[in-house]
Amino acid sequence: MKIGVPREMKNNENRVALTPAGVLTLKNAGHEVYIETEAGMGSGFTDDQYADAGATIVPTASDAWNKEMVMKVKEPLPEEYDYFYEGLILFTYLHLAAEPELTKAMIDKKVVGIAYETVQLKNGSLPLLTPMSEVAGRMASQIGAQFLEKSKGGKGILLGGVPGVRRGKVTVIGGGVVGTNAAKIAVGLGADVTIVDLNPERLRELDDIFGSKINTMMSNPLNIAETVKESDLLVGAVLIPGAKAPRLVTEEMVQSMTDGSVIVDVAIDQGGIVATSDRITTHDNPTYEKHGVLHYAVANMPGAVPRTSTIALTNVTVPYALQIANKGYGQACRDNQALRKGINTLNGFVTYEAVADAHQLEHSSVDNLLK
Ligand SMILES: NC(=O)C1=CN([C@@H]2O[C@H](COP(=O)(O)OP(=O)(O)OC[C@H]3O[C@@H](n4cnc5c(N)ncnc54)[C@H](O)[C@@H]3O)[C@@H](O)[C@H]2O)C=CC1
Ligand SMILES: CC(=O)C(=O)O
Repeated sequence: MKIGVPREMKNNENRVALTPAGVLTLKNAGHEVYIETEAGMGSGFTDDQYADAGATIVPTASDAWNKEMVMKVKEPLPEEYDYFYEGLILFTYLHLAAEPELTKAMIDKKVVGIAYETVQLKNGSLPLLTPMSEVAGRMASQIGAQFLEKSKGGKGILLGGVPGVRRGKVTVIGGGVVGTNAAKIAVGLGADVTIVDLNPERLRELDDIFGSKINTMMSNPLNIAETVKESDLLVGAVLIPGAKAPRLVTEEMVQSMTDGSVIVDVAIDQGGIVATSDRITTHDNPTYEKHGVLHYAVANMPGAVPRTSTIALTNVTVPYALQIANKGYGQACRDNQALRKGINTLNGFVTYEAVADAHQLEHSSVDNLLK
């Protein structure tokens, strides 16, 4: 199969969909890989390293996009929609529930959209989302701590406090991969950490992992209102796979926070869990203020640490890309149910129910279309 890797276009998105090691793996299996020139530079991989691994370096984005399968990191931007064509296999993060225009473009052009974030194993875990959630979760507390500094617009609190001065309060809503990693760093900084989740089993596991270093809390509107009000830093880390994020933190709850508090809504890529997370921000201009509270809503947080993130991402995506390239997407998805769950659009239909629901579009089952 011919596989193209364009350079990422999102603001400060320095990740790339393949490393030279990934190229070699695909090349050794008999596939041809085309890398847009300088696509790997932001992650520290040169054109020469890709060429040595067997890739063909192509001069323009369109030379990478006109291949049978395109591998990317982030969802295509509107200026990339013109590259779509019927039958193109697009393997990348898509976040379609939060992207009505992209969904429409992929349906209109009959793109085979396989979303990293909805590939799902039998146990419910999301193997192609997990490493980036680990990165974003760890970054969330680090970033929150930074923006709590006075010069950055925060209230001037050191999360760990010092002897004689109380510690900062961190609330993490959603105790999955992002939430656990955010909590690890916040606990490491010495903060007073509360994790809120809807799943009692998960709360038990978190209690086992962290012991008395954190507080756990069942997710309901009263508990959320109470803990948000007291928080210096709030991290949004809820996910319902494929669906738009539920708005669990209301505008009134944000108003109840003290001035200079910080919200890092990591779930912004699925629309965000905070009512006042009404826009996506960029690494260039990452925060805005509403009701005296700083909001950080960057949808590609791992793009800021591209070397770590590219290697972590491609460690997990390449084995799936290899299956698609070796067998074609149809057979690969018939053989691998986890990969089948990644198909969000096919033959001009939305095939992921939560995405169809988010846009009130007709949903067609992958099984009907994958004959
Ligand atoms: N902004 C960015 O750059 C990045 C964003 N993300 C996003 O972060 C979000 C979280 O991802 P993961 O941690 O990997 O998901 P996960 O599936 O590991 O965890 C989600 C957690 O939310 C909990 N949850 C569900 N409904 C809830 C409710 N009503 N109240 C409280 N908890 C609830 C679940 O029980 C689960 O523990 C996703 O939207 C993901 O796409 C991930 C990586 C980077
Ligand atoms: C998961 C995601 O959206 C990211 O890594 O950018």
